[in-house]
Amino acid sequence: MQRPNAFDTEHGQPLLLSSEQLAIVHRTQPSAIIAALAGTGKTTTLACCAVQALRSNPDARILVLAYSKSGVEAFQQRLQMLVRSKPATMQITTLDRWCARSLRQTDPGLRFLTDPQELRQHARQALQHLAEQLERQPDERLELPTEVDMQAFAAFNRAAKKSLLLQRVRDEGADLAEFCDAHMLDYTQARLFAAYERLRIDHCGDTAYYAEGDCTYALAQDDAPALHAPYDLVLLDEMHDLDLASLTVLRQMLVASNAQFLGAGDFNQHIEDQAWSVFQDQLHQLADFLPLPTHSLPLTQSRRFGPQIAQAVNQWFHVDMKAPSTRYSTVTYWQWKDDAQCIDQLLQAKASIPANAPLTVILRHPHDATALELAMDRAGKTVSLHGLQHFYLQREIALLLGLLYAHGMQAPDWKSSTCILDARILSAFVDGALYFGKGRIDHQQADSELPAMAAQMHANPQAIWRFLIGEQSLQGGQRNFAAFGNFLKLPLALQSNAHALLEQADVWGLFAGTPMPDDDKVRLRARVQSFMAAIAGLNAPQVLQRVADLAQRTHKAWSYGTGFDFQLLSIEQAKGQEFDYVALPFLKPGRFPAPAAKATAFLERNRLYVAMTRSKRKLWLLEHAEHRIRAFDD
Ligand SMILES: Nc1ncnc2c1ncn2[C@@H]1O[C@H](COP(=O)(O)OP(=O)(O)OP(=O)(O)O)[C@@H](O)[C@H]1O
Repeated sequence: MQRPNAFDTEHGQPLLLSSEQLAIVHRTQPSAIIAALAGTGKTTTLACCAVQALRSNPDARILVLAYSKSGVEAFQQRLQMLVRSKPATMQITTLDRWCARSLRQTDPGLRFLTDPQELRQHARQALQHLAEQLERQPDERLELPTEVDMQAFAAFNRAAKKSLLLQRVRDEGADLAEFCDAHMLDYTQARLFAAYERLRIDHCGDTAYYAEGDCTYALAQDDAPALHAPYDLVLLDEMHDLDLASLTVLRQMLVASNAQFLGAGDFNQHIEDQAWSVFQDQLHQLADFLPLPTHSLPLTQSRRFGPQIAQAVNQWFHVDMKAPSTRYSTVTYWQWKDDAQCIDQLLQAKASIPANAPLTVILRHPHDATALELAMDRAGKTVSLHGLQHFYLQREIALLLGLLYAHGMQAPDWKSSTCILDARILSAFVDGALYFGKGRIDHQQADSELPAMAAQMHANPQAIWRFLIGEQSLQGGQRNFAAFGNFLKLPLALQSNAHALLEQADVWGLFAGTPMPDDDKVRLRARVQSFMAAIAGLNAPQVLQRVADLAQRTHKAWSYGTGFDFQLLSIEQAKGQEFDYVALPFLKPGRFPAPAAKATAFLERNRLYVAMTRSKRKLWLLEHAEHRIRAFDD
């Protein structure tokens, strides 16, 4: 006889639901939110609800939304546990994609723009327009740069759209400068954003193009959008990531469709800085936003891990996580005095798990991957990176590698063969040399030429020298190429100590000619410092050989699909996923969690929470011996 909590799957084996899951699957409320902790089965339960709706009514039209692409993948995986293939009447997508599709239905000719070069061009035009505007109407509060800093502009553009900035300024009847003052926003960026939007959408309201995030923004701004939303049920995962624009569209869609709604989120996992904060008893704020009276449904037991991990989570976060005693998982606390010891502990943890299983290492800071990649490779272990970039492909590090290589070419016994650095590294090197050498952002010409230049340099390394010297002698804006030329003239004897050679060259001076926002400067400094620390004690040829071997081994492991000993993930990448064996290294207040202003400290708390709750079986928490993690205040 079948058990009452058995949920039939198409794979023969039923899924046994908890009583809370069962209550959600058979809920009667037309609008509800599952607000529950990590790993309690939110996504799985949403998948069961979708399947159950189709079992009750095979014609039911179901829309499943997630905030991120990884959220969509997580839902698809959970759905596959229940059915062999996605039912035809079920649509699974991100909210922004759904908005794009809706807009296209009303205007099939609309244009989506993804090319970064073209976007840069539009931002430059906006800067030019703003400069012209200022000539007509001076504004001493503005400090216009000569060049658009695309990273800073893109970040402002994204945040402004998610928070419906211009609409809020209008609603408050405020002047943009006052609004920026009151909300601690960068007024120059706000003016640039407004100018960019005026070019993107003309005075008749016609939109020239839509870039990422613009579709949700467009619908959110429209008071009465023509939405085609023929759904009986709308499910929404990752509700904790929703920002004001997304929430506005969700509401419009639910009104248009008259569909039932079930959302799920864990507000401890809110790490998107524009998302709505609805901690503890504030969930009603979200419910108030939805068109129908919305109930809150509980899931209290972790389905991912057992009591030891739940206890560790409770100890730091006071969230009252519960886990069944039938699930076995362990937490190991180790303390380290320096990074080398922490890395040894990761190797030790890896040695204690099955040889063919990867140890998942979740990092707070991308630059921490540098030392790990080099140390793991030295120990004969392979490493894959997810949501992180190999240090040797970062343009500033590739620039240093290229300089170390070119510096060695002065040796009387230097022989010309192919360059030890592969074409991908050389491509990043040329990019870095042009970016930092010219002291301005000028990708238009470089991007298309990089691979050809890199291939030529790989086959014929003298081209590297000629490039560095040649650019130096060219006229116009080649400021820092002089510093690169000086680097090449440093005494050859310094090749015996790569760290000393870079210090001698005043490594920071190499990057000083390029203006960049403070945050980028801090990140660049951290990346270079990590690289410098990781190469201490090595001579220049050893550094180049190690990097070249590492790049080649990693490339081979990907090509042959042999699997990796370690997988390093950023927190953003780890979100929504789960792994058998997880280690969190470099735990120390001020490092992980990183320092933060009081108002945003909860984001740091939540990052650590997300990382800790990814483990299914074994979790290692590697803390600084003297600076242990303290529990977060409620
Ligand atoms: N009834 C069940 N029986 C067995 N396993 C389950 C059940 N419900 C959920 N699980 C498993 O528990 C784990 C966590 O589930 P799920 O990913 O759905 O949780 P979640 O709350 O969405 O997690 P997160 O908040 O971290 O994204 C998954 O491995 C899932 O397969």
